Amino acid sequence: MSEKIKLDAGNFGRGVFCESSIEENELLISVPINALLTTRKAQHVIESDKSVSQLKRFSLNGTDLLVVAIYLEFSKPDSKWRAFLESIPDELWNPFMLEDKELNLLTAKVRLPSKCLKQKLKVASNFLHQNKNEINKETLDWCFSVILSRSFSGSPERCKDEGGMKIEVENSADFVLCPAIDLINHHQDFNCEYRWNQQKTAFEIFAKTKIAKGHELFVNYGTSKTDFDLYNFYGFIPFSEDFQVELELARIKKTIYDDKNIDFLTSQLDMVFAMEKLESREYLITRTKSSADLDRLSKRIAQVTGESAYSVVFSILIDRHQKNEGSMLRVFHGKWYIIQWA
Ligand SMILES: C[S@@+](CC[C@H](N)C(=O)[O-])C[C@H]1O[C@@H](n2cnc3c(N)ncnc32)[C@H](O)[C@@H]1O
Repeated sequence: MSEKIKLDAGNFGRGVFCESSIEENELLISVPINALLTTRKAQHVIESDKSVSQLKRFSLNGTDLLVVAIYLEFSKPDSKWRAFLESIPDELWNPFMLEDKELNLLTAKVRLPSKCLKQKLKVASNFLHQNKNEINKETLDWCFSVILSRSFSGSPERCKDEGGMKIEVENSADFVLCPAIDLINHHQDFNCEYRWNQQKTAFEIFAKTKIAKGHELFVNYGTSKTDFDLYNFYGFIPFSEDFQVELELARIKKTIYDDKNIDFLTSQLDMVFAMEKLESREYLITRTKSSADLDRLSKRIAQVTGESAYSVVFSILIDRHQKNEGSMLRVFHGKWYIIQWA
C-alpha cells in the first residue's frame, strides 16, 4: 500500500484517504495473488475443513463457496484469513436482512432482488446445516453481506493476458475477495481504477486523476449499476434524491393503503426533514428553499389520498409542532413555510 494513503473516517463511513498529493496513474495498492481469496481457494478451504463431509451432494457456485469458506474460517482462531476478516466492519447491513413483512413495504426494485438473495443464501445455509451442528444466523448473514458488498467478479487464476491489465471473467461464477482494495468506497466521480497486473499476478489500484491531499479515494462499483443495485448489494443509499424519495414514497404509499399508520408516515416525514436539515434554529419565519423532496412528497401523498392529503400532512405537522418546541411547517398556496414561534 502506498505510504501516501491511509484509512480514515469520512462522509461515506470508513474509507481510504490521500495523505500527500498523488499523480495521475500512480500505483496505490498492489495485492499479490496469494492474498486474494478466490473461488478456487474457497473450495479448498471447504474441502479441507474437518467438519465438512458432504460437499459432493451440494452444488455450491462461486458466491456460495465464498460464503461458506469465510463462515468456516471465521471460527478458526489461527485462520490464514483472520487479519483480512478482522479488517471488515463487524456490522454490515443489506436489505436482504429485512424480514419479509418489511420487504413487502418496499418498492419491487428492492423487494424482489432481496427476496432472491434470501433464497440464494439458503444454499450456503443448507450446506452448513448438513455439515455443522449449529449455525449462527447473524454470522452467516454477515458473511453473505461481505460477499455481496466486497467481492469482485472474476478469477485471477484463470486470467488471460489481455494487455495484462484486467481480471478476466472467464467463468461468471467466479468471485474474489481482495483485502485492502475492498476498503475503497464508491463514487460516480471516481478517481481510482482497478487493474489486473498479469506480470506481477497482482490486483492493483491506480489513480485515474491527480488526487489532492485530504481527498478520499473512490472507485466505481460498476458503471452499469443502478442506484437500486447499490442499495440492494452494498446496502447504502446512494446520494440521489430521486432514489431516496422513490424508496420512501413506496413505503408511505403502502402504509397509507395498508394500515393507515400515521405514525409511520410521521417518521418518514421526519426523515425527509432530517435530510433537508429543516430542524435548524436559524429559521424564523422563512420560506423554505425550493424543497424538492417535500414538494414531491406532498404531490405523491395527494395522488394517494386525494383532497385530504394536505390535511393528513398538516395534522402530522401540528403533532411535530407540539413535540418540537414550537417550530412548524405550513402550506400556504402550495408553498411550504417553516414557522418558529418566538
Ligand atoms: C467495499 S466496502 C468499502 C469500504 C467500507 N467503507 C469499509 O469500511 O470497509 C463497501 C461498503 O462501503 C460502504 N460504502 C461504499 N461506498 C459508499 C458510498 N458512496 N456511500 C455510503 N456507503 C458506501 C457500504 O457500506 C458498502 O457496502
